[in-house]
Amino acid sequence: MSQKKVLVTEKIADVALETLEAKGYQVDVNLDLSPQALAEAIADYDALIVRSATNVTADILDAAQNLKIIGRAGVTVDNIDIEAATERDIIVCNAPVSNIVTAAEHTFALLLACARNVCQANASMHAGQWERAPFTGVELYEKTLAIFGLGRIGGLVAERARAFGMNVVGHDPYCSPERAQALGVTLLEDVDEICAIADFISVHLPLTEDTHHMFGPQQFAQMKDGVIVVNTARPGIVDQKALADFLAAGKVRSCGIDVFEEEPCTMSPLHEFPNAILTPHIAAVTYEAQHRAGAQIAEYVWEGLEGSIVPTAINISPLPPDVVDLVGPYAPACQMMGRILTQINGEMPKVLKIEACGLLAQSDIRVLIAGLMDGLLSYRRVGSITPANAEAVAARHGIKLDVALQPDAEEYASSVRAMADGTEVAATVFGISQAPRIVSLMGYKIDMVPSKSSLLLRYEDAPGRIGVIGTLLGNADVNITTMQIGVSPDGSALVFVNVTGEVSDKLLRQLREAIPGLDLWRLAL
Ligand SMILES: NC(=O)c1ccc[n+]([C@@H]2O[C@H](COP(=O)([O-])OP(=O)(O)OC[C@H]3O[C@@H](n4cnc5c(N)ncnc54)[C@H](O)[C@@H]3O)[C@@H](O)[C@H]2O)c1
Ligand SMILES: O=C(O)[C@H](O)COP(=O)(O)O
Repeated sequence: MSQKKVLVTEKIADVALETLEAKGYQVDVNLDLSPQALAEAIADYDALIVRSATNVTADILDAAQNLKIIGRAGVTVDNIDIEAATERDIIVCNAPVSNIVTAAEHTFALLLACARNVCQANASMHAGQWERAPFTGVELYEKTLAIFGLGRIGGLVAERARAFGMNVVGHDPYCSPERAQALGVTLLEDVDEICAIADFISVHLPLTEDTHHMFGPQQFAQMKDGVIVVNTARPGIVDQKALADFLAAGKVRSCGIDVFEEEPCTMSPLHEFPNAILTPHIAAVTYEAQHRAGAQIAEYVWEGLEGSIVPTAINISPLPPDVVDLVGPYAPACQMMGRILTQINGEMPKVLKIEACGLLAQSDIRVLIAGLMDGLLSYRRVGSITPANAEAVAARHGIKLDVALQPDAEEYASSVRAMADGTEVAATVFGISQAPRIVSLMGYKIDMVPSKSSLLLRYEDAPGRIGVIGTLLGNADVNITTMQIGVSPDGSALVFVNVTGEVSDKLLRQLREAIPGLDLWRLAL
């Protein structure tokens, strides 16, 4: 089989390139391609990875004869013609939570810089001056912040605003009253009404026909004198010409803008105002967010190229976005659980029991079934497994599915438990890394994020056993990176060890000889 080829057209974290190369792909980084050069280059490639600056148009896709997947190393896919990609059966996926904390923090950087004239004071100092009164600012405390768009980033901004003692109001017709209440946000329907009461306005909307120029002359006219306006979302939502006019008139005290109609942008109606704090689309640019976006998109592109489920596929998924948001992160967890079960049992189960617990129990869980089947069959599979065909694939392999919904996930918001002919594994996902955590295995409670290579040991618990394991692994030059021990009331223990280095047959033999009655599995995850 010929080597698969991935084209990367924008700067992404090295981890993405390393991950894809380690999978055996040829990865070519070609920055600053003109549209014509991209159309000429793309024909050969199986995958394309972009950020926001590459316009993936229908013309480019026409030239992309081999393309199977487009990965967006970030959140927004408005630079990709999704409809054209779907018509050509090309998966489009993104890393939807990779940079949300970073973007929320940048929003606060701008809000505070605007409130306290940080940039102007800095410029004055660098010009050799010492002035204080001109930079008198305003507090955030007890002021009203209006958040437009209470999605992932808007929600994080609301949480942070409350820590500053702000009164937070929000506008988002699709936000449930329960979510607003949990965020401590008062939902208001009327845009003009919110504009009239807000001291600060922060925009976290997508750019759509409805939101284009949502803030124009009429809205600015309604706003309080001295309002501060921040837009880290998309250009075009705030009419920049109108904003410049209201800055000039002194109605808007200051604004913080990260996104521009034409990017790169070196000239705009805002550039002449020192109280317009402008940043060059860097709301997502931190080491952490770029690392996450790179690591996540490399995994998804790999899944797509190998015919597995791409949990963040935007166009191919038959599921609505809210289901994808909730259930999607559990697809990799289920794949991992499936791989663990298949390696422990060594054969396909006759019955596969799947329990979706907590919030997951209220959702469409076909993605979870697909993930588990994908993991179970990953060593013998032909063809791809999708939420639509997972049950049929199970039946074809003689596996009887038994699906249960369990509203209580104990100490987690959600978790998934699977039982393959009596072998149990459960996982959850939390935190922004979205790394699957195994929380129960074969009835032993653990908390483990498995790595690519692991060892699983089960034995009669006795003092000194961990020391023996450590010594034998150390002698074999195998490094332990993480270890978790689960102990059962029957006196047995399960040890899950993430390792680097080669786990040889000789080492396995030595472990078996040293620990009587040892059950031992070498896992490649
Ligand atoms: N500057 C950057 O680097 C950067 C980084 C990440 C995201 N973004 C942008 O930030 C914005 C928010 O991203 P997100 O991940 O939070 O998106 P999201 O989809 O999670 O949230 C968007 C919210 O806007 C709401 N909404 C949609 N139309 C609306 C309307 N007409 N009126 C009011 N609310 C409406 C939706 O219900 C949703 O809750 C997007 O525009 C995204 O492109 C920018
Ligand atoms: O939507 C996003 O993820 C942001 O706008 C970031 O875009 P970038 O990856 O080009 O920085």
